[in-house]
Amino acid sequence: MALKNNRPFVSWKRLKKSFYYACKGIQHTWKHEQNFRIHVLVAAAVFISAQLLQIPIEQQAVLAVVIGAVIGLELINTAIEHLVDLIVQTYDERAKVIKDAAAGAVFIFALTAVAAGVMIFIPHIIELFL
Ligand SMILES: Nc1ncnc2c1ncn2[C@@H]1O[C@H](COP(=O)(O)OP(=O)(O)OP(=O)(O)O)[C@@H](O)[C@H]1O
Repeated sequence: MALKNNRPFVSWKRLKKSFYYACKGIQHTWKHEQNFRIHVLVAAAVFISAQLLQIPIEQQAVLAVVIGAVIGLELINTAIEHLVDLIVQTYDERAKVIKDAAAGAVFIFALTAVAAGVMIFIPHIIELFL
């Protein structure tokens, strides 16, 4: 199946390129952003702990969604930081508001993820000692 402009409906070559560039973005953020590295390492620790405590799959799905959202937001925050730096090279109060608000969004969602983690893990940890 092809579109009007003769491009295929799904081009595997373009799809492969999209994944490649997305991986490059993740790789760059991992290399340069400490917060991103911390979030990924915490996510790995949470995933391993969930396996060890045999947390039910539906609860693991909730953890996967909130953790994935935090890591995704961190990538968007990095993109916003770079975009602002590209546009503004000097101190600007508006640049500060944009960067601080984007960082605030990550912080709020990280707190939400911690709250979800506590709600899910605590009953299983208590169960271990009963
Ligand atoms: N051009 C600017 N004008 C005004 N304030 C700025 C500007 N650039 C950065 N800031 C302030 O400095 C803070 C840190 O910005 P910076 O771009 O250094 O992020 P960062 O320290 O690399 O953040 P992260 O640790 O999340 O990567 C911003 O949240 C903002 O308050």
